Amino acid sequence: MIHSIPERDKPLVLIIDDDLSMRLAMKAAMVRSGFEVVMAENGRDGIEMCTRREPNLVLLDVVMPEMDGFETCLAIRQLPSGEFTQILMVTGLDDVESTEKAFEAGADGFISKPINWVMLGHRGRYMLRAGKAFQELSKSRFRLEKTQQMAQLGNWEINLQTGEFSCSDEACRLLGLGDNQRPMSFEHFFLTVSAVERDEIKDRIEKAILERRSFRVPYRVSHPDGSQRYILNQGEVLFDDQQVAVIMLGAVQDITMQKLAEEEIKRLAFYDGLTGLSNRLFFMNQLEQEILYAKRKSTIFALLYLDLDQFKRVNDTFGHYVGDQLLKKIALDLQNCIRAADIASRFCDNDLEKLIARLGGDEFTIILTGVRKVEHVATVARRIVKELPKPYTIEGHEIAITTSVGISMYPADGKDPNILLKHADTAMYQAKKSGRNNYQFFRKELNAEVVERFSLERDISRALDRNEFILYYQPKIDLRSMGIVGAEALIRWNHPERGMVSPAKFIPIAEESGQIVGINRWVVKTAIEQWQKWISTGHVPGTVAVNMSGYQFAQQKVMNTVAEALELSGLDPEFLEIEITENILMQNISEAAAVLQQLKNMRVRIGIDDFGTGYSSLSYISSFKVDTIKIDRSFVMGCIEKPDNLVIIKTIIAMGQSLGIKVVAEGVETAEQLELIRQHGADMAQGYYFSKPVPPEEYIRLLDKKLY
Ligand SMILES: Nc1nc2c(ncn2[C@@H]2O[C@@H]3COP(=O)(O)O[C@H]4[C@@H](O)[C@H](n5cnc6c(=O)[nH]c(N)nc65)O[C@@H]4COP(=O)(O)O[C@H]3[C@H]2O)c(=O)[nH]1
Repeated sequence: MIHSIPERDKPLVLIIDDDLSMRLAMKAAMVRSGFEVVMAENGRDGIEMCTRREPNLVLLDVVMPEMDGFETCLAIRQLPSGEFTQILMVTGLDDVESTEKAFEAGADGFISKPINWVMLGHRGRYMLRAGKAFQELSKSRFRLEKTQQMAQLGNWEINLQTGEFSCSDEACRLLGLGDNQRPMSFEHFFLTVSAVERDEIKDRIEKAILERRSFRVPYRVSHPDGSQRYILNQGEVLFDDQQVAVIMLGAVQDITMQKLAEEEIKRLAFYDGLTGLSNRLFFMNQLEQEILYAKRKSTIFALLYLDLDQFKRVNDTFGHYVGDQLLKKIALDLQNCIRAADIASRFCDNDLEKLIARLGGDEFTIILTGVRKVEHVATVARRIVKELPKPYTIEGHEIAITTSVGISMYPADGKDPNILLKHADTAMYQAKKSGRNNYQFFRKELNAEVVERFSLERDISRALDRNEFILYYQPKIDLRSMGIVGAEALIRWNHPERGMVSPAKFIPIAEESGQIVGINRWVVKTAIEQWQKWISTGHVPGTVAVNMSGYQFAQQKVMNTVAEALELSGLDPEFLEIEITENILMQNISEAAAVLQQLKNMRVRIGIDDFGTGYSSLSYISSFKVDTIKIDRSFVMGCIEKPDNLVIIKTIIAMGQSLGIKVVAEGVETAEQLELIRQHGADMAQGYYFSKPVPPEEYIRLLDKKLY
């Protein structure tokens, strides 16, 4: 609050001087100039008089006993009315030091004795005019600060020539800058900007300042009490007469209320009041965005259309209130269902983003993005159909409800939001027609595909218990001795109805469904037991290489499996080689490095499969201390016809030699291929030319015959 000095017809002057004659002379001069006069003979009385009478002007002698003029001046300035009282110091001293001292004590003016009595009154009047202007200025600054506080507005400025920066208290408060964080430079302004936005915001504003152009940037800041506020920071350049940018003036404004109101409006316009899910309007908008994105990135996505089966009966039987509560619970379960499917679906690593909407009544839609295979969509649909029908208890009624789901895929089933929606709706009616509580793709052939996949997935889970897997071994030949030095273990599935199923078909399914963990455990255990059995019966089977899938590798589960099997069998770990593909290694570098190191510590050998198909460098791979690399069979099989392949083979072999890593050529089918890779110095070979993968008894026969 500003304390102002009363306006008077006759301004009041207080004369403080210990010399009576001086007091009287000054009084006479001031009365002549139209002032009303009061007097005090020392500093203490003068301060007391000031407090009581609030004079407009004080004539203050410097040299006085007890309390001198400087001390008195300081004390007057501390009074509530003292800020605007004009103080003129009168002294016999005419030296620079006391002039400075007077100004430091807060005096407004200074005159020396002998006094020009005619001028004294004029001087007093000038000072009152200046004082009045100062008082007005202070009042208007105070009012400005108050209104800025009310409007939650702060200001700042930068001198563009010197870089000097200043800002108002309100600006600091709005930005959540505490007392000890008062910005000394513009840089400090960004201290409290939310971490995610900080760099971008800072770049944008600093760029505008550098380029001398106006800006208007909203962002979020964190206050010391933990709350978040929305701030609008804007700046404008001021130019001088020569059009040189001199100052950038800025304002920060708290727009939190405005933002919250906007969000509320958006919520009301775009979200369903009952369930909190997106409404039709927002959904259609989102669908359009998704189409644009998928088109740009050449990705696919799915649209699921859900309709609760016989929901009308719930409404008719139990009333609309119960119906509404059921819809709310289902909306919640749908979200959980998709989230869980998402997490369970390792194939999509949580990037199966979703958008769930309620179109109206009992109809829901879901957009599934990040889809790589149609089966992933079926997994989600299956989960919904399986998990939603649990009984819900509402108002004491137990209600079980099922749902039918129709699915359309972008772009195969439509490239326009309405068509996609129509086709998903059509598919949903198909699902209803075929007995409800199931899902259908718009294209019939997709239904067949997913049925096939899920039936395989179901069968894989039984295959281990039913002993349907067999391990075959494909010999690995040393190209110097031409003898068998080991084998690669390759799984075979003897399906009761389908016959032999290729691992190329079922391993990817097992990987996606997580069943690969059990399968690999079986493979490692079986191979190790087999090897230990052969060794203990006097055979020399060489090393056995076992394939490890990426999923298992990333989970580090491979370690337990290997350690357990080695310990149980007592096999020397050096007989075992773990093969991982180059791509798996490069996708999970940090996890892979840790697992490979642990395997090395156990003295297990490490092989890199399919080498040459990825983008890694051999010298990088060698840092993982691998023992062998296998040139991918696509290069070996085409090495005669395609000179490029030969160049790759030669390079891999040469690098392998220089790094002390053994190189295996895989997929050797002909004598020419063998000759070529031998010429170029490969250490080992594997392929149909020597032998296909064979059952254990056949492998031991080949081994004992020393065929090659
Ligand atoms: N055309 C041709 N092919 C040859 C020749 N020599 C070997 N092959 C085949 O090439 C594949 C080599 O295995 P891979 O690259 O590890 O590729 C394997 C591997 O990724 C995976 N797999 C097989 N068994 C297992 C296993 O026990 N565990 C895991 N995780 N994956 C396995 O399935 C893939 C396919 O296995 P398979 O069908 O047994 O196919 C085997 C093998 O039969 C040749 O001269 N010409």
